[in-house]
Amino acid sequence: MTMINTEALPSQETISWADGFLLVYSITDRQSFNWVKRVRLHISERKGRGGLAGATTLTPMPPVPAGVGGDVSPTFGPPMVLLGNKADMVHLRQVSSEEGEILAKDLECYFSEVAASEQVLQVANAFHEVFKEVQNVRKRQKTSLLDRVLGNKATKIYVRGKSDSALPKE
Ligand SMILES: Nc1nc2c(ncn2[C@@H]2O[C@H](COP(=O)(O)OP(=O)(O)OP(=O)(O)O)[C@@H](O)[C@H]2O)c(=O)[nH]1
Repeated sequence: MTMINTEALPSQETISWADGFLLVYSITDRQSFNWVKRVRLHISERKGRGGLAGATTLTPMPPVPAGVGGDVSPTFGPPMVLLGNKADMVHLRQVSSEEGEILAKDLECYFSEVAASEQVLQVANAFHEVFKEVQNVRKRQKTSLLDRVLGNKATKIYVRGKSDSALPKE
């Protein structure tokens, strides 16, 4: 695990190495939320489709067309989880829960607000969500690789087997 706690964007090396990303901002600090949005774009533009393949081979995303808000389809992006920290400090809140939810929807990722200083389990759960998402991507990649190698034969065999069993046994 690498922790990046700086204003600098993550390096190409870090992005290539990482299987997934836990993006954390503070609900009391709008700049940190803006930074997370910048980092997310930075990662999506550099981590190729399927995300995990980029662990060793990096496939750059196509350039972002102008005028579409600079977003890259999250469906093909690397696994991400969004976390709003310092949820106990609502009196100093600068980023609403809705804004976090909207960004998470855009990223198609898990989102939660936590108070890291007192909610250890919730923080652990966020890491678990990253892990689950990484596993999901790996499964999807394995399936698509099998499809490519077998040319969808696996599916055909399954369908035939199903209709066979539906035939009367005489
Ligand atoms: N109340 C509260 N304080 C927190 C929480 N998480 C971290 N802190 C406190 O925020 C301060 C900064 O935490 P650090 O771990 O140094 O994090 P940082 O990224 O340097 O954060 P900032 O200094 O806030 O930019 C410390 O005093 C922490 O105890 C939280 O969920 N709630």
